[in-house]
Amino acid sequence: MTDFDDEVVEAALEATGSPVDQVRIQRAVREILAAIGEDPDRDGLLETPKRVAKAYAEMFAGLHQDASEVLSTSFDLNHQELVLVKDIPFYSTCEHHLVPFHGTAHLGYIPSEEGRVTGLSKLARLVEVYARRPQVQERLTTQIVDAMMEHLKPKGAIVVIECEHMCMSMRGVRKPGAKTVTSAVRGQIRETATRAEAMSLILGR
Ligand SMILES: Nc1nc2c(ncn2[C@@H]2O[C@H](COP(=O)(O)OP(=O)(O)OP(=O)(O)O)[C@@H](O)[C@H]2O)c(=O)[nH]1
Ligand SMILES: [Zn+2]
Repeated sequence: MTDFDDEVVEAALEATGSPVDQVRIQRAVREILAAIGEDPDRDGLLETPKRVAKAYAEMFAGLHQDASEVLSTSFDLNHQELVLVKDIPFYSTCEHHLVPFHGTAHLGYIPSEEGRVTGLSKLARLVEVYARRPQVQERLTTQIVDAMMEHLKPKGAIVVIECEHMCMSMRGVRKPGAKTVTSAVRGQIRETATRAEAMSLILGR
């Protein structure tokens, strides 16, 4: 079975740099294809276990990444007001059904007394670290806000996430378009006026 050829897998590991065990994924995908009544050896499916293994290595890469690496750079801008990056698009995977949920994340924080801020792109990278794992939306939201608090030491932080869950659209209750909104707020942004300002900036489109 050439799909499980060790050299092929080694090459894929090297290419992705991921410790995700692609050999096991390939075996499992072949098994799933057989279980649904497909022929894993038909032409169109021959490469599928390998493709899925490679895709999973990418989709679950966040399991092997650390927020501290992403948020390690900061600069002194002496800015002590709200910084908000909104409409960060992302894809994650529902841990209940292993199908995607996707939407946008909005991340805001009030820098520490010294006014140290991180690069704006780092906030988008932080979303990826936690989105590329088997997830639920609530945990994704709190993991992001808690990582911001731990690594940026801001006066406060807010994360709002809006998603459509494929497990609610393509199967099960079948309600495409239904959106789930979650939020998590820490520190000074919990105060009513600041929270209202952040929320109106996030949701005012
Ligand atoms: N709270 C929360 N629930 C989620 C998330 N993603 C999926 N779910 C829900 O997880 C639940 C799993 O319910 P179960 O009854 O165990 O599984 P199920 O029979 O497949 O449920 P249905 O989707 O209703 O068919 C469903 O209600 C999903 O809508 C998420 O991010 N957060
Ligand atoms: Zn689901």
